[in-house]
Amino acid sequence: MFEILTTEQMYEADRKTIEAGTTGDALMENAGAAVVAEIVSRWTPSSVTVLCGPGNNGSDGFVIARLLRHAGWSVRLGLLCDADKLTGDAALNAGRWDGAVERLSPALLVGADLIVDCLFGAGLARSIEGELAELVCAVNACGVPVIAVDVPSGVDGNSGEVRGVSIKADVTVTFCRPKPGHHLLPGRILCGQVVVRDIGITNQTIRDIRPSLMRNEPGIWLAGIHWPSVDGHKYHRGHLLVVGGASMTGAGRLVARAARRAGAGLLTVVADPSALPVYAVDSPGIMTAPIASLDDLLKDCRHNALVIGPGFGVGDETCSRIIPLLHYCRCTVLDADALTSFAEQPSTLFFAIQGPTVLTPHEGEFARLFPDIEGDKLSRARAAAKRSGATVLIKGGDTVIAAPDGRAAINAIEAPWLATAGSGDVLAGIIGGLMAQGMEMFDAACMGVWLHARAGADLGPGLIAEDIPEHLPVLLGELWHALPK
Ligand SMILES: NC(=O)C1=CN([C@@H]2O[C@H](COP(=O)(O)OP(=O)(O)OC[C@H]3O[C@@H](n4cnc5c(N)ncnc54)[C@H](O)[C@@H]3O)[C@@H](O)[C@H]2O)[C@@H](O)CC1
Ligand SMILES: [K+]
Repeated sequence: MFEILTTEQMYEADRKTIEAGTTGDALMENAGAAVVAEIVSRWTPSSVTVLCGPGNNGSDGFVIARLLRHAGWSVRLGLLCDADKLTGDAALNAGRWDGAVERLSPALLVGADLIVDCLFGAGLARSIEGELAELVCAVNACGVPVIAVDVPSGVDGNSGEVRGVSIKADVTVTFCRPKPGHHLLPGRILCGQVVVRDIGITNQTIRDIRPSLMRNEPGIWLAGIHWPSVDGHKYHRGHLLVVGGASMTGAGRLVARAARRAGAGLLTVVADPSALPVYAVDSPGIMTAPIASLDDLLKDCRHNALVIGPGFGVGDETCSRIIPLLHYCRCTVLDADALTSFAEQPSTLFFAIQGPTVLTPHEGEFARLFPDIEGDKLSRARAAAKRSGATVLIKGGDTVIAAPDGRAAINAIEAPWLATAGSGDVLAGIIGGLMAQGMEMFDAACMGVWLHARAGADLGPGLIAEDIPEHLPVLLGELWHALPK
């Protein structure tokens, strides 16, 4: 159950379920009941205000109001439009509500102990403006807990972006599967705690829709890990080349440490001869080679993977160094300076990418490399992957990974502690180490992001980049021991 559904796919799932015999009314009753179950598990009966919009999100609100009243709550309900303008299931559920239907206004908030936000869900079609925007701001300012139905009103379910203004919820109950907006910023923050509830849509229905977006959990890449075999040796675990900087050696050293902890069998740091002693002294387990030998090293197919960029320096020289390397089609991670260097000639880079390649930009690097690609993070990552032919991973609190074939994943682990110098170098190293062992590029990028995020979440305050590789044995051990033996 790692799938994330777009709002269009959710409508499709509803439609298929209704076609298979469940009524829309039943789905809505299940949705309302699921929200009520969540409410009664968290709050004792008191005064609740339900804010309803004109569509089916508002219809959920009528169900919730009715069920809460039956459960002994004192319920006030406000509706955005006239009740006689409602149609379909919304009209049906409004007819079943025997309480007053008030006009939406901030007066509805007075005396409320809980607010249920059923203004807009998947059908949010434009910005929230005018008096409605004022009401949303009043809800956010009143200090009363808010539970949002499906998404906080104002959050775009597909992008996580705010259209005008948005409710800030404490809890969001959504149905069947999460939507991108529950994971992408700022939606993720505005949702508060996200609870996903079943409303009677089968797993087979979801499989039939073939969602290509996943939450980045081990289940999506676990089977793709190349664990060492009992009769294996280090050459079976790949030989990674890390191209290190001549003066900024810290970045390359972090890459190397992380890649080895991720399991790369052998690792050679290739750098300017003047810097090689620094790399060699740092880690007795690595090999070093002068940068002039890089081309010859890549001619030997045992050197199957390459990380280049961290600490390497920005400029045309970096571009001319990288392009010939890409012709060897080794598993490649391009990060940091390797991305920025191509700001003036991105198509030269994309043309040269032919082997399995992962690009790991943060937002600034992404904007330099793909200046014309706009929109939400997920759409941008997908467009960039398609254009470059590489797996593109846009870093941040809501890291998105997209493959050229359309697969995509969003990181769901909160780890703000990762915002520290060198953390990105470690991520590039982990991914390089996994690819060196033969892991497919999208899986390696996803697993790298997961290991990195879990390390950040586990280690917490005080984390520095050097800590992350040292935590990998714990996480890899967890994955290894969870395998069926
Ligand atoms: N069978 C179903 O379709 C089910 C639907 N469910 C609920 O239905 C929701 C989707 O319902 P709808 O498709 O009716 O969409 P919504 O109820 O989210 O909103 C659609 C309505 O809002 C209006 N609107 C959109 N943006 C506006 C804005 N900025 N200002 C003012 N008016 C605006 C539209 O004109 C339309 O009348 C889901 O989020 C979920 O809560 C659930 O009950 C599960 C079953
Ligand atoms: K809502």
